Amino acid sequence: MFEFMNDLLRAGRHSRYFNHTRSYSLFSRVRTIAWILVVLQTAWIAVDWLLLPEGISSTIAYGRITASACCLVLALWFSHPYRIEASLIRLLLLVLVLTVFQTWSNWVLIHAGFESELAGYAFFPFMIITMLAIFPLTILEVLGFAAFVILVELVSQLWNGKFGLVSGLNDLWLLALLGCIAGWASVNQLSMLLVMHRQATRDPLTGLANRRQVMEQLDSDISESLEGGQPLSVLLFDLDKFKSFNDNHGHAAGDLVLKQFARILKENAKRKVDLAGRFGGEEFLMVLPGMGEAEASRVADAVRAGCHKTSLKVPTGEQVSFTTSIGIAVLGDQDEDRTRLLQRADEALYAAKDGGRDRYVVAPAEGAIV
Ligand SMILES: Nc1nc2c(ncn2[C@@H]2O[C@H](COP(=O)(O)OP(=O)(O)OP(=O)(O)O)[C@@H](O)[C@H]2O)c(=O)[nH]1
Repeated sequence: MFEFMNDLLRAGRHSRYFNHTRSYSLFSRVRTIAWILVVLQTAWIAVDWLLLPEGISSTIAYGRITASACCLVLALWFSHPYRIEASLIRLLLLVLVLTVFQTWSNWVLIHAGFESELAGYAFFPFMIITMLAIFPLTILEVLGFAAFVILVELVSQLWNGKFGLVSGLNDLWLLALLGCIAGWASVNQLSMLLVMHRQATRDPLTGLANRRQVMEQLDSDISESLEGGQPLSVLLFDLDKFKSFNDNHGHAAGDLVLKQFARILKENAKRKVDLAGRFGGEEFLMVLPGMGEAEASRVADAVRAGCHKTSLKVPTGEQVSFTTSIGIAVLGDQDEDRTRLLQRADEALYAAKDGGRDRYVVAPAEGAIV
């Protein structure tokens, strides 16, 4: 529960796979809003012409066209949809464009002797803060965006002498209230996204990534490693004599071992880029981007040592221990894909089983003669 609350508060602990999902959601919503604003901002020029004298309406029209052009750039920005930093920056730019336009148009109108309550202008800060409701944001992100909008309103009230008046205080109060409601909706979206993401990508017994996620992530890690010329290792684990373990101690004891083994894997998948997953049954996989044979072998040894140190009390009251065999394959040349890499890891795993179990074997490099 505490971990989940922490995940709602800040993004620091979010996995990069979840960041991809959230980033894409932010990215597509910013794009939709940006397109809507391109159309609305441009169309509102006609309303300005009806409501304002010609000199001011044409000045405002230039501002609207500039704001629409900025929104168009945001709508057409297609690069890095899966990078959470890029998506948050796009959202920040959208809020900035709208805030700058609002502050500037208010200034123009007030200097021309108009009240800011003019149709289509007074609602701007409220629209910006309410817009936050459609984005899945952490509590800290919501606070940051809402504080920015309220601060801009505060400064513009001080500037145009509205601060301290009942109407100014009302606006600030309403903004804060809408900020709380929109923020709540926004954090709720994040919470739903987290729950759905976990259900779709985690193995229910062990809490590790499930096979589907491991496969998807392995594909993208392989492409990144090949592009960047970086090594990548996969470790395939299989618990030893697990069938007879189940037969001797019962399925419930077997489940306890699987959970404990998952804990050991998590402890050893130390970096944020490392992925530990359940491949199926009593088979597990670890993906270690950036690691070559020597480092991957050290991780394999650490996992074996973790198993040796573990002694579990099972429902029958017995103390039990377990071991694992490991096949390691290091990504080869440009032609190697996920299937071939996993096949080599599997062959190495079989060699470890044949060699007596409780050991690791590194697959010969792709193309090597054995
Ligand atoms: N308790 C439990 N057992 C499982 C689960 N999934 C698979 N198994 C068991 O894992 C066992 C797999 O055994 P095998 O692959 O035949 O081989 P092994 O006995 O581990 O022998 P080696 O792999 O040769 O060391 C089977 O008995 C499955 O029933 C699970 O979720 N819980």
